[in-house]
Amino acid sequence: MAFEVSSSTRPKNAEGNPILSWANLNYDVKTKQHGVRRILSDISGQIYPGELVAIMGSSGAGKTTLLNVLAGRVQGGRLYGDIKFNGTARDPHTFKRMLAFVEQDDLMFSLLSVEETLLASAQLRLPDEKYTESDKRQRVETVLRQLRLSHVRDTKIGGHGLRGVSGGERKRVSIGMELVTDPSILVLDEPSSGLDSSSAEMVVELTKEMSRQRNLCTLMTIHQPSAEMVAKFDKLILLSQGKLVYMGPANQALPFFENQGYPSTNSNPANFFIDLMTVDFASDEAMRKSEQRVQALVDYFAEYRERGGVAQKSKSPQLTHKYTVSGVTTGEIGNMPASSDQDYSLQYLTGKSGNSNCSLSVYEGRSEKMTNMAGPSRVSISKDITNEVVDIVYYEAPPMNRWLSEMLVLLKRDWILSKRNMSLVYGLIGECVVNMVFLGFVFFQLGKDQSSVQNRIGALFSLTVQCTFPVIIPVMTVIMTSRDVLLRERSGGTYRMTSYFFAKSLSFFPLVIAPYYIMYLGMYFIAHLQYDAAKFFIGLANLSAILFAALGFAFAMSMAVRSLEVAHIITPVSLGTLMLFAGNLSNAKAITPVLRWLKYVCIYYYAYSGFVQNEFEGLEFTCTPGAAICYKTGQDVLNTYGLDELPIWQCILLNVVLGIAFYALAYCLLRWKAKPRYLWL
Ligand SMILES: Nc1ncnc2c1ncn2[C@@H]1O[C@H](COP(=O)(O)OP(=O)(O)OP(=O)(O)O)[C@@H](O)[C@H]1O
Repeated sequence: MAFEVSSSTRPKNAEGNPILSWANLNYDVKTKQHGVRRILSDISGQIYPGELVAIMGSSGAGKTTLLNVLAGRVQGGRLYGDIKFNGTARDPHTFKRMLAFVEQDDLMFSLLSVEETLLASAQLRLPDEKYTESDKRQRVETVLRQLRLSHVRDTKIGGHGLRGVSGGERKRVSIGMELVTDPSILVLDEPSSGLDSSSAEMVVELTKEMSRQRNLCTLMTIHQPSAEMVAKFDKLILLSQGKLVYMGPANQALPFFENQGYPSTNSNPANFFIDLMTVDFASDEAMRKSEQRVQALVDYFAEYRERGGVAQKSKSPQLTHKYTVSGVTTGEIGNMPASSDQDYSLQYLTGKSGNSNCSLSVYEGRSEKMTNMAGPSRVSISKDITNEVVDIVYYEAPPMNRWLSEMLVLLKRDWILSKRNMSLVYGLIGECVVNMVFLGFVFFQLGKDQSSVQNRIGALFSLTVQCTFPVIIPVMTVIMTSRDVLLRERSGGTYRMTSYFFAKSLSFFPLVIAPYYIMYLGMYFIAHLQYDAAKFFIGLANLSAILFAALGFAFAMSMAVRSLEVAHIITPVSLGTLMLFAGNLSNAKAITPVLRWLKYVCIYYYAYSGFVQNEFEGLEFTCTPGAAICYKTGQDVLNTYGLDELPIWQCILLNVVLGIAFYALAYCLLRWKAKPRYLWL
């Protein structure tokens, strides 16, 4: 019995050479309890174009880890071995563009329709130089048809309490978003998770069809598939405790185990494989026996492979040469094999392969070559969990399209989303109308007596505060609830972060500013602020500046804090603290010098100072006879409260500057957070 994929078991359109091959993959992580723990041990294999391959194993067997290693998405830990794409060392730039990864969670906008979701993916990820708009739409049509989604093209994705497409259809949309880019390898992490058996079967059936039609290699992890699903796979990779138990044609797996004395005892082969590979923790005796069985299976397969079975194992090199990184001798490498590909891509061990005591070496030539790689990928030499030196790839996907083009696609998408979720707009309009009525009528028709001084101050401070909380909290909530989609798109290099920020701000700004202009207009006339056209427009400019800064603050907070609940606590606390420096609750001149500088990073200070100066300058008040305090002019009020330190135009400008600084901070935080740092082979 041969376990190398023979031409008869490979799909008809599979080419002769593997699209992806890997040898002696080992992956270690450092844990608090167990120190360095091996997650994958000595894994070798290869997959071909047109094949549908399943990675199976019990929970914790290492399926997702192997998938991530092969997809070039593993972060942290220590990785070594050899992976080749189309027979040569992988270049992150080319490889990531040719590989599509469908995550377990379907992260999409619930309010977009199926067609809009696929179209946005095509518009953002297919280059304009190669594809016209109609080509992109044609692609979407093809994917809709191939994935049997045409009948739900106008249905919303749904989620968060909104009825949308079914779970199976949603998974197919996730797959479709990747397929519009026409990848060579499609990788799916648990595509059947959360689906009923018929939906799961349909997903597998369709991915098989896709693989055949597009000569696409599809690799997926899967939990206990039905017998019908197992029959659809071309190849199985069976893992137990991070070790290979079988890799080969799906239809030869049962005979392979039967040969070892394990005839199938279950009508579903998947259940049989899992039972066979699972360590039973029910009792010490059961554990000992099952561990022995698993070890025997692993040994049998390794031996089989050694005899020329499935994947050719790379020979361990002779360990003779010293190697250096950054001029420092850090270990030894073996004689380089004849093949230059191998020279380039193998990381050799100064011990036996599979032995966790061995140390990792980095071939100097490799690092140089990778550092000089074309494209935006960057290799950094870093220390890993065991203080060894490793290559870590910072992969930055190059932009697919021109900035303006992607910004317009994002803006259109944001507009559609805003139109369909009017709760933010209705909330802001309601809030502004209520505030207009209260601010207007509590401070109704302000006169020129001494009590109007206090009322003016109260009205303008309330106006300043109303421009922050009701804007920041809802906007932050909207951004944070779609942040996972942003991070997914960012990790795939779908667009530039600057276009995202620009589009998001452009879509939010008019929605926020319009109700506030109405509020200001109403309050201006009802409360009777100084009637003067110039003052009215200066007030509007000051209002726009603080709203811009508030939006920037919302963006920065959304990127700085991981959870929405925490953000909802931190935001009021930080705004409440900043409010102390506005110049209303404390005298701006009298704040203790250690903390006084805080007013210069306080959006309230600039906005409040701007509003107050705009209103009080030029006013004259009547004094109450016998009153202890009398402000004769508006200037007296400004002097007393220390609110005329900066001219109005500077207050407006500085709030715009603060807004830009918040946006810049949000941008840096996002880049840093979503920066993909991958261990690379
Ligand atoms: N970075 C890490 N740090 C510590 N342990 C890890 C890390 N990555 C993986 N593991 C451990 O490695 C083992 C394999 O994890 P992996 O997620 O690959 O398993 P799996 O087969 O996909 O499991 P499941 O089917 O339950 O998702 C698990 O025990 C997991 O806890």
